[in-house]
Amino acid sequence: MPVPFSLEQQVAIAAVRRACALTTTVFNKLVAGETLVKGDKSPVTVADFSAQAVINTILSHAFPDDPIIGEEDSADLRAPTKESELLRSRVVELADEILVQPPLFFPRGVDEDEVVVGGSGERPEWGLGRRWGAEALLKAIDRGNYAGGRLGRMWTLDPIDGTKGFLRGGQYAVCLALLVDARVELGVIGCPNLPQITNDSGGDNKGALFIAVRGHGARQLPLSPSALSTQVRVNMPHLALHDLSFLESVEKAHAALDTNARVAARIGVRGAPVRMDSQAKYAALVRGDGGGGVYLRLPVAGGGKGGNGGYQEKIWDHAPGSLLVEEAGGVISDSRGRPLDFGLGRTLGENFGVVAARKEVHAQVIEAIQAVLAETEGEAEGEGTAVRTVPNFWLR
Ligand SMILES: Nc1ncnc2c1ncn2[C@@H]1O[C@H](COP(=O)(O)OS(=O)(=O)O)[C@@H](OP(=O)(O)O)[C@H]1O
Ligand SMILES: [Mg+2]
Ligand SMILES: [Mg+2]
Ligand SMILES: [Mg+2]
Repeated sequence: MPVPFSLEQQVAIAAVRRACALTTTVFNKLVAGETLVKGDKSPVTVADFSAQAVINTILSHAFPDDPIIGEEDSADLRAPTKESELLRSRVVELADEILVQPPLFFPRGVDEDEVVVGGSGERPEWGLGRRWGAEALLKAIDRGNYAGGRLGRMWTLDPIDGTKGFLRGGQYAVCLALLVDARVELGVIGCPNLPQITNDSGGDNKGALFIAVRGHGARQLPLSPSALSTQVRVNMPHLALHDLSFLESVEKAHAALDTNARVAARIGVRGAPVRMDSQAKYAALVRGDGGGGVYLRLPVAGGGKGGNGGYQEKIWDHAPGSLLVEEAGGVISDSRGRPLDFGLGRTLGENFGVVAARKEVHAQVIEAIQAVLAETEGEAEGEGTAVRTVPNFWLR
């Protein structure tokens, strides 16, 4: 059966693979001064900028009419300062080193059922095999400035999801998705530090690529391109509740980890939580790594130090991961059980938190979240304190 978006798959796989080659090289050579702190206090490195330049260059040559919603922009690279100039020339050097490599050609990609799928063949007309220089690459980064919306084709790009994880040598992911009329149709996630084999310690096995196409399942293949790479279908395993572990953020400021623990206790989950940066969590979830059967991300209460009350999830942080979950047999929603809405612009707007799991478990988690939040509200009121630990809007 022909798989839809076959060309898009091929382009997205090539783009993510090249970006991952870049980030891996940068990690081994990152020096002081190559990381900035953005306005929202989060880090960004030369690898984030140059990976966005590489992917956007490829996308805008392969699909010139498609807008892109990318996390980064070039403002910090254009400032008239010495630091900015140094950063800019490093970004240009890194991106051009990857783009100049000649296109790889593999005749076809097949999965274990011999279905012809988007393989790893590349074409020169995707902007490959040549250097582009500063102006073109900064422009390519800024092609990611699209505002998003309900209608039409558009790509979401997180050139490094989990920059903090990347910096500490932990998990991170290069994440690309194609949306059509606000529905994710294709998702590709490159995880350079994730072992290809579940629960393997890594070593030579590190580097996995995940692809999901709506209606056509989820697959994994090695991150390194090779003519022999076979795609393996990924299906979320059925795990008993007490065998599950929650998959959650490493950063306390990104998710209410204490509330997660109460939800876990309420439904009888005994396993210790597995903490991992980035959408590598979705990859671990669909493979059942470490017993992880639930992805749980609840907003942290309050807007003060360490709190993220009012934070709106970005669509590039969940678009490919959400399709991966659905195509591997799982369910994904916000913490109230509502579908994630990718049509509101660059953020998920009024969605609060994210929950992903197999259907039966998902329903139990949503129920437990509401019960725990109601309990917490009650406790806060009982203490007569003016400061609530949970914002009211969760309970609406
Ligand atoms: N305040 C706040 N609340 C919630 N989420 C936030 C917040 N700030 C940032 N982010 C986004 O979190 C992305 C990192 O994903 P995770 O939280 O899954 O990983 S981590 O363990 O926190 O690193 C991270 O993605 P990257 O910026 O691509 O690393 C952010 O988009
Ligand atoms: Mg970031
Ligand atoms: Mg991110
Ligand atoms: Mg990022």
